[in-house]
Amino acid sequence: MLYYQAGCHGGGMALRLAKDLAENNPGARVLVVCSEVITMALRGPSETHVGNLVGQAIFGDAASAAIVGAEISGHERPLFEMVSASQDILPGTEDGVVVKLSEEGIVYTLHNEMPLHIANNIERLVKDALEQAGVMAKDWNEDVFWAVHPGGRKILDMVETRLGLEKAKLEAAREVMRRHGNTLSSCNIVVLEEMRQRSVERSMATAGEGLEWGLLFAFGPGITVETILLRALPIS
Ligand SMILES: CC(C)(COP(=O)(O)OP(=O)(O)OC[C@H]1O[C@@H](n2cnc3c(N)ncnc32)[C@H](O)[C@@H]1OP(=O)(O)O)[C@@H](O)C(=O)NCCC(=O)NCCSC(=O)CC(=O)O
Repeated sequence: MLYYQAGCHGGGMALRLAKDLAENNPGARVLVVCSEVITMALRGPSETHVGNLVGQAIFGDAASAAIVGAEISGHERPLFEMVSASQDILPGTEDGVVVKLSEEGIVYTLHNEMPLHIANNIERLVKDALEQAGVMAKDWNEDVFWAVHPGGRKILDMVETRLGLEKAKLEAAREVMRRHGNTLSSCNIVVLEEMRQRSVERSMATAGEGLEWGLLFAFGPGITVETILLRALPIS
């Protein structure tokens, strides 16, 4: 299956669809590949289109991949279980992020209130995901790991503030942002890999910074939010 021009939430969407495919086809292994090349969005700066300039400043190229299956067999050592996955379109945010293909290439229009829209909804999305799965996570610092889409520094700052997270909780996402920028759909898997590496280096019990429960968020045009509740399995 090929999905293109899905936007930055494409990584979360691809993982959600892979979960559906794997669960409905016993024994299947689904290779998820997210690849982004932003050359088509590059153009000269325009005073009347600051949002496009912001996109050119923060977006970057990357490809990432993950294998998704529904049950463990033989020598496989899965890192994360996707317990639930959902997509939300935030009401009243149609112009938050607009991506259009035109004769001059792909034109991004990022509204400067994009981070605020995310911040205004993030707490509700977290509570919905945890409560629907019956996960008792009282302390979002102590009990949950966070694989948040590094959409931009302001998005991470506002998510951190609204959820009352300590600085270290979004460090994997910030490191990916520092190193590669916002690599659209590919960055969710890159953040999970960064988190896995950090967890292994620190001899933690799971790839989710030693914790069991985690949340993955991907933000894209719409504004669309993909939310995946993760369970990190013990690193054997
Ligand atoms: C780009 C930034 C790192 C810059 O941070 P700074 O702290 O340096 O500066 P700042 O936020 O105060 O902004 C400086 C000035 O630029 C203006 N400004 C900022 N973003 C703007 C935008 N999108 N459109 C128009 N103006 C904008 C501010 O209002 C301010 O104006 P003044 O000086 O007049 O007050 C941050 O604003 C940021 O992270 N923004 C979020 C980027 C974003 O939208 N990411 C989502 C990508 S889309 C995505 O992930 C999904 C997808 O594409 O599918």
